[in-house]
Amino acid sequence: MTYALELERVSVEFPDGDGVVKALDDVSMTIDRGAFVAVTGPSGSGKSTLLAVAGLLLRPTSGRVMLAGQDVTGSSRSRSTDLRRERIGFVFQQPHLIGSLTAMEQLEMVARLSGDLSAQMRERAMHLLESVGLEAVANRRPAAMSGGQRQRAGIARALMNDPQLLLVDEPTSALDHERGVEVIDLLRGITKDQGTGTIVVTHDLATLGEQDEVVRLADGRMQEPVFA
Ligand SMILES: Nc1ncnc2c1ncn2[C@@H]1O[C@H](COP(=O)(O)OP(=O)(O)OP(=O)(O)O)[C@@H](O)[C@H]1O
Repeated sequence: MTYALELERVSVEFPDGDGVVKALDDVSMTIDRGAFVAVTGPSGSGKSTLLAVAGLLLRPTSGRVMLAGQDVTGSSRSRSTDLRRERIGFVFQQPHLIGSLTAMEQLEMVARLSGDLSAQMRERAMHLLESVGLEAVANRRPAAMSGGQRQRAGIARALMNDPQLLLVDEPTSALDHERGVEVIDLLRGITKDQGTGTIVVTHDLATLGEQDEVVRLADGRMQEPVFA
């Protein structure tokens, strides 16, 4: 059984004056396919750094990163870009949708960028919009969507490449509590249905469910896992 993601004794150091700051300090974690893990911790505790390492945007100073059982720690920039495009989905705090494109076109754009805007990919886009509850607004541009709908469009877009790993950064920070809970429920459902390994960085513990695994970071170190 391979994990969607394994971090093995990962440390990340940044230069800081004469010394270094350890943004991550000997962090090990495994994310199963179909596992939903929330990562929380105070400002500066290393959450963004963890997502950057998991998303192959930043090489750790030491330790190993394994994606679907494959050691990808030393991957070149272009290999990392390919791996991201093929295997990883990102959902950001703000969905960064393109103002001139409809919800459907935002998803089609992903297929177009991978050189595969086939009828099958168009169907996939529509299916994903349906699965996030956006079929009624598929032809609307972002300006005519609510904040929650825009975040859902961003989530659907992140799933276009059928990722094994879904990395989500503060998805509820721009939403009210109720919409935030809905977005977390949606991400949990997607994780189960699509079998992604999902990491959600969040400050917003109130949007999580009792069953959710929560990893706490403090000063770059992982605290003992607990449940919400
Ligand atoms: N590019 C960088 N250069 C130098 N130091 C950095 C860099 N990126 C992060 N750090 C430092 O590493 C530590 C962890 O930062 P990180 O951004 O991962 O924390 P965070 O938990 O995501 O914080 P926040 O909740 O405020 O986004 C902090 O001390 C930060 O100042």
